[in-house]
Amino acid sequence: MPLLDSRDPDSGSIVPLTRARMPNDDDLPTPPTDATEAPAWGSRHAANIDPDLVKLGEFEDLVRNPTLLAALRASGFRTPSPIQWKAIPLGRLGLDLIAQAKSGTGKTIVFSVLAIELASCVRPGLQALILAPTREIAFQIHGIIDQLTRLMGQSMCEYFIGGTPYQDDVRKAAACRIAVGTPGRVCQLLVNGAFATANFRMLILDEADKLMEESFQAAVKDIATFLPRPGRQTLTFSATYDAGLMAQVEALTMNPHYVLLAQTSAPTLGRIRQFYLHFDLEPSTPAQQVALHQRKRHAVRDLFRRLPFYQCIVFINHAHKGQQLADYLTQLGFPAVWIAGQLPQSERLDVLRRVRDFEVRVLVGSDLMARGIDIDRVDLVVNYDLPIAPATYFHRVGRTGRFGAHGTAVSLVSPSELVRLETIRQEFAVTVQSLPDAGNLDTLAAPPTTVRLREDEQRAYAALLAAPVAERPASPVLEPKVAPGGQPDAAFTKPLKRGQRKKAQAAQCEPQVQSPAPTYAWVDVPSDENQLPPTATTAIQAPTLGYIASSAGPVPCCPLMPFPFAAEAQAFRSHHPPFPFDGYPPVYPFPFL
Ligand SMILES: Nc1ncnc2c1ncn2[C@@H]1O[C@H](COP(=O)(O)OP(=O)(O)OP(=O)(O)O)[C@@H](O)[C@H]1O
Repeated sequence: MPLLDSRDPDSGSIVPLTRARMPNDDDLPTPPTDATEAPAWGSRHAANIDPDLVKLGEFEDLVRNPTLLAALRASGFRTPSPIQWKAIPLGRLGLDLIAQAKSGTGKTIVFSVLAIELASCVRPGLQALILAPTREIAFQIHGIIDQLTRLMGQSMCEYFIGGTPYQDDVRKAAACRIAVGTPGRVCQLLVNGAFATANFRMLILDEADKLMEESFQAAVKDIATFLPRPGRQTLTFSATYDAGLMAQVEALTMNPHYVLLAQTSAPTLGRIRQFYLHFDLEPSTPAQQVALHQRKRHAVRDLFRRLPFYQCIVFINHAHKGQQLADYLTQLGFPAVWIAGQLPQSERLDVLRRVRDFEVRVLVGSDLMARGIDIDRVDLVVNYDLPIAPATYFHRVGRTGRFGAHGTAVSLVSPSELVRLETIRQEFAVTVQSLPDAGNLDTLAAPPTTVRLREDEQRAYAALLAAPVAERPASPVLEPKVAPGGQPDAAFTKPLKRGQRKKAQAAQCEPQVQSPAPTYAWVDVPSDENQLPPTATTAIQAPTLGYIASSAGPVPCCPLMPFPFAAEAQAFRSHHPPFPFDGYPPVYPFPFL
């Protein structure tokens, strides 16, 4: 790959960049020797000094395997970050580890290096398993390990995620030494004996606190049971560890060693300027929901027009608004795509590819994107809705400010959301300021040295800015109508019948205004079925927010959210009639949680 440079926006001089995708970084400045002042020289953002990324040593002092070292260098990793410097030697000693460091500081390389070192030894069968809570994170981790091991001349890593053909995974499982996957598919493969585990050594939990939440816990515990001690080392990683869930994490480990680089349970996000924009409107009725939705999306429009950014992730709590918002922004000249669990897996991965390839500027997403996803050009995060869990706030905001960069986060809040934000502010002592009035937002933009585009990225960015709006593909934007008196159109305040809904759609109205409380669905999937029938998926998505339970084992390969509460679900199912759905399999509403 050729050396990739970019121009400093201020001076116009060439700024050398190093990233995993930018292998040749020979003309980087000489690193300073004073560890307290040294920036992370391996970063794309070398001009910024992040106190959390001080230089403590070199990869040469940390990694002894020469081919791995060469692969790291060729991938642009020159200087280990503090979590890498501290956790890799401890992990190599065979200790169980509970590691915490703030978002974007390189935890993935810690366990990638440890797994690769282990699996490079000549032993057959599965040796390291990495679990991640979303398919996208698993896919991303696989990409990193695969790149490193291919550069070492021996491909040894495979990924195992739901929404892909099961039989293909069985074939892949037989030969791989490092497996990365989501709990459901991995559990299914383990139960069915697809992996050879006689030489198994290392279980890694990325986003460990998320994996210990109810929806994954049973599957993760089952997996741990299938990979018994002694001889198993367990390593857990996250930016946050909820006190309640920490006990669950600890239970999976044995005499763990703690590497906690963030002082509080929530990591500092010092390089991300955080703001909120308050709307004095509580969405208690459908009419208010519509009015607030309309005001919020106009606020996003205004924000985008006033605040320079390269790429942005907009987090939205209600999936049904996501596609509309993406279409709306695209039509305004901010090419946007939407991603959520409901989309077929191939589409989800394609959406991420388009964002990474700079084909779009805005990713509108659910909390599927809140953790682990690394897109280093994202310099703006918008919380269209505030997340419910404080930890999710930190993970969402941590999608910007990656590896020493600056970033900006803006939360759009109703009065009740403001109260929740206030709790986060006080509990975790973070600074979240009211967004200044119109006119001076330019000064909020990240400093120009913060994210530097390579030449190909600059070209892509310029093309995006220059593309005429009309040429961008977008489905018709559904505009909520508001009567002259400020009241939403009656169509939005009453549930519409089928025919009316079609009419409303034809008239470019927004037919669905209710944000239904999350309901859950139980779906019977025969245990030999790998894929949820598409008819069932469609049926479930309409009346619920798309959550699914299945009897096909802890986390079946359904394309939506896994739901492994087998015992409760069985009990519930025996007392409730199926959801009205004429087809197979039967679907049951699942109202608790
Ligand atoms: N030593 C290094 N030198 C240069 N860049 C690095 C180094 N380590 C990691 N990076 C880059 O930093 C970015 C963030 O890394 P990574 O995704 O591992 O962070 P993380 O700590 O796992 O974050 P999160 O908690 O959000 O998952 C990636 O783009 C990665 O390529």
